[in-house]
Amino acid sequence: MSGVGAHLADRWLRATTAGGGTDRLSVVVTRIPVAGDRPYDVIVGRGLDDELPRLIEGAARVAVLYPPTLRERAAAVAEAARAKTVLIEVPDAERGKTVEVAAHCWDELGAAGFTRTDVVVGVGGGATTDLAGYVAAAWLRGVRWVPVSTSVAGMVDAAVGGKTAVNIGAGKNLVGAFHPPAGVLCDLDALDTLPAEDIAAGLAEVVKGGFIADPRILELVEADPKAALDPRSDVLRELIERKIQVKADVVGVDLRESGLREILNYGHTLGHAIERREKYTWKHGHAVAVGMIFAAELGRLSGRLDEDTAARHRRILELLGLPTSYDKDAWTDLEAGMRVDKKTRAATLRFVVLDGLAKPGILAGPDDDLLRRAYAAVAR
Ligand SMILES: NC(=O)c1ccc[n+]([C@@H]2O[C@H](COP(=O)([O-])OP(=O)(O)OC[C@H]3O[C@@H](n4cnc5c(N)ncnc54)[C@H](O)[C@@H]3O)[C@@H](O)[C@H]2O)c1
Ligand SMILES: O=C(O)C(=O)C[C@@H](O)[C@H](O)[C@H](O)COP(=O)(O)O
Ligand SMILES: [Zn+2]
Repeated sequence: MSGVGAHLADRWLRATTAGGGTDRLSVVVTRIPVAGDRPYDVIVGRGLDDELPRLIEGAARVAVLYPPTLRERAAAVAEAARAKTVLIEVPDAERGKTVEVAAHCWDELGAAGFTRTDVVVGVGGGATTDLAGYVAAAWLRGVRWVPVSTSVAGMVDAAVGGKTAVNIGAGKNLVGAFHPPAGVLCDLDALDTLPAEDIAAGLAEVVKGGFIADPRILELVEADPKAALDPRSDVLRELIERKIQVKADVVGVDLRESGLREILNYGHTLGHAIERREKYTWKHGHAVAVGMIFAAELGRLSGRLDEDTAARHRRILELLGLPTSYDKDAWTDLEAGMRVDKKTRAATLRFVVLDGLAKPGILAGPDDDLLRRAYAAVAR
């Protein structure tokens, strides 16, 4: 499973030296192609609303799903669409990622007479775009959709790759579909209003990309964590683009997670179990941060990952102010939660671990003692 992202080191260098310097970066638009049956671009830049009409071409109607925090932004997107729009406000964050909210959206599409040429647009963070994508995937068995991503986690991960889903009591993202978007808009201006805690949470997914595929990400965070957290910095932009490239490289060859795509689940087996136990009130990135420390420990204790790389996980996540521990009494619940992970096969739990930096692999069926010892590293 190694080698993903090997060409990444030079891509950013080429892009940034083409015109030179920070001023150029504030106006430049980067297009990161995602391969597949229906290829599309992830577009990163500032002031991107003019890109929308091309992505929704041919649509008579556009439904714009958004949470209350992004009401104004959604109105601007609706205006930019230059089509008949249906604005659908949905509950914020994970509260919007439910079957009931999706059903409400389908009722609204029905009332508006949405047809197969119409388009669903999700304006918001990963929770809202996951919901919007699923609403689009199921409506008339699949209509076009466009995520207008407004959070770091959304831009670098959720909006890219076509995994759409809602949560149910039994587990995170258990109901969903693979339904790639027509294109992805990552307007960096949106990050100006994103709470600092959500910037950090999104960086957990960026750090994940560093450990599984692009170590330059880790160097950038270590060199200047303050800049990594600054929504106006070139460092954050570079981190975002690098992580999008990691994701594009993977989902472009394995949309349906038949193999390689599993590496993007690094830290998620325990992470999702924590989210389930917390009834989806924990930030996804926080849960994934704890989950990555656990996964690093699994790698180390099973003799696959060296001590330094394992320790580097905690150091980097702490630099970003991310959580690195969880309830010491939670193990029984978490073990049960991990059994519904989508990587599980029959009774065999499977984890993404590292065989070294940027060398992800699978650990299948670790024994209970190993799991408990790895959990001891995060238990508090
Ligand atoms: N589909 C995938 O491949 C994939 C990948 C990664 C994460 N996810 C999912 O994405 C979600 C996590 O993403 P997230 O952290 O963006 O969650 P989120 O959508 O809940 O957003 C976090 C918070 O930030 C607010 N917000 C978002 N953009 C804002 C902005 N520009 N200004 C002010 N507030 C803003 C939201 O209203 C919310 O309160 C989880 O549900 C996770 O499962 C999916
Ligand atoms: O895109 C993927 O594949 C991922 O695993 C990315 C994860 O960051 C993301 O949280 C995803 O939603 C998890 O998918 P799931 O299939 O484990 O629910
Ligand atoms: Zn994730």
